[in-house]
Amino acid sequence: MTDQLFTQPHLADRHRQQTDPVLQLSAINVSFEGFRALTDLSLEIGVGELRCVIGPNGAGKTTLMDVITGKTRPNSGKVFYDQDTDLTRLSPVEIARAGIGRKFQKPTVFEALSVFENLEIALKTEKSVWASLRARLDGEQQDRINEVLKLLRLGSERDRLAGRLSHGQKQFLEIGMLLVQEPHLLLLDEPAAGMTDAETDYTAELFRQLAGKHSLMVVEHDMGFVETIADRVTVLHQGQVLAEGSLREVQANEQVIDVYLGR
Ligand SMILES: Nc1ncnc2c1ncn2[C@@H]1O[C@H](COP(=O)(O)OP(=O)(O)OP(=O)(O)O)[C@@H](O)[C@H]1O
Repeated sequence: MTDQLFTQPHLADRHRQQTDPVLQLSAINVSFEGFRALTDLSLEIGVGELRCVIGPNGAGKTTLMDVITGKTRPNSGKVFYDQDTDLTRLSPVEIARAGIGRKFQKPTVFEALSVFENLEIALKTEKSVWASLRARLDGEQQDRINEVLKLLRLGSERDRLAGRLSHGQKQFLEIGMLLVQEPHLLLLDEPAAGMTDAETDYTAELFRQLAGKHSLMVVEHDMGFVETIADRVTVLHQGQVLAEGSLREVQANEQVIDVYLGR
């Protein structure tokens, strides 16, 4: 059942190829008071692709995610989602509703609520926290939450206060809060940071399962983790795409070795 809801392609995607873009950024420029955070950045992510974005501190990875989610407006350039939705014209809330979910590095769960309640609130985004908890879930919504609990190995924690979870479990819960909304594109900022080795391994397995149904863009510094998950890797440096390809290809790139990986 879990397989059907969260890991099988959307019906709408059945005629699409991985080469069809779910996200297209072209010639993006972002300046902060004269400082160029992104310069002529172009990037395409395919339907169902799992893309890793790596690069040194200050390379522009967070700014890139901010542009996609509408938090930062580019000074110039185009951002198209699902081929014809111009994200630069939408608010962050409209972008989230259009199916783009973002997970920040630090987990932001409601610590005083149970695991189940956190997922319930995430599912009923149009209501306030308390209205969400009062509104009854329909059968389909209950199934969705139960499947997410199973997928994220949080089934036995469903009634536990989120504040009592381990750091890794909070990370999983936050991923679950995105998944109940059935996003098309997931943006994940250093999802494995602070996780145990076993949790990191499961995160890798989970992402490989989710790719195909969802498109994923993962910003990550842990090269071991990147190696286990990535289809393609984009290397950012000083707000530009320095290299793109398989991990093996970018690891062999002389410029990437110079600015990021080291010799
Ligand atoms: N609001 C802002 N005002 C001024 N400068 C900013 C702002 N946001 C980001 N920057 C600058 O833009 C550059 C790119 O920052 P960004 O956070 O996107 O990099 P990053 O690749 O995510 O780095 P890290 O790996 O450290 O998170 C940095 O030099 C940063 O100082």
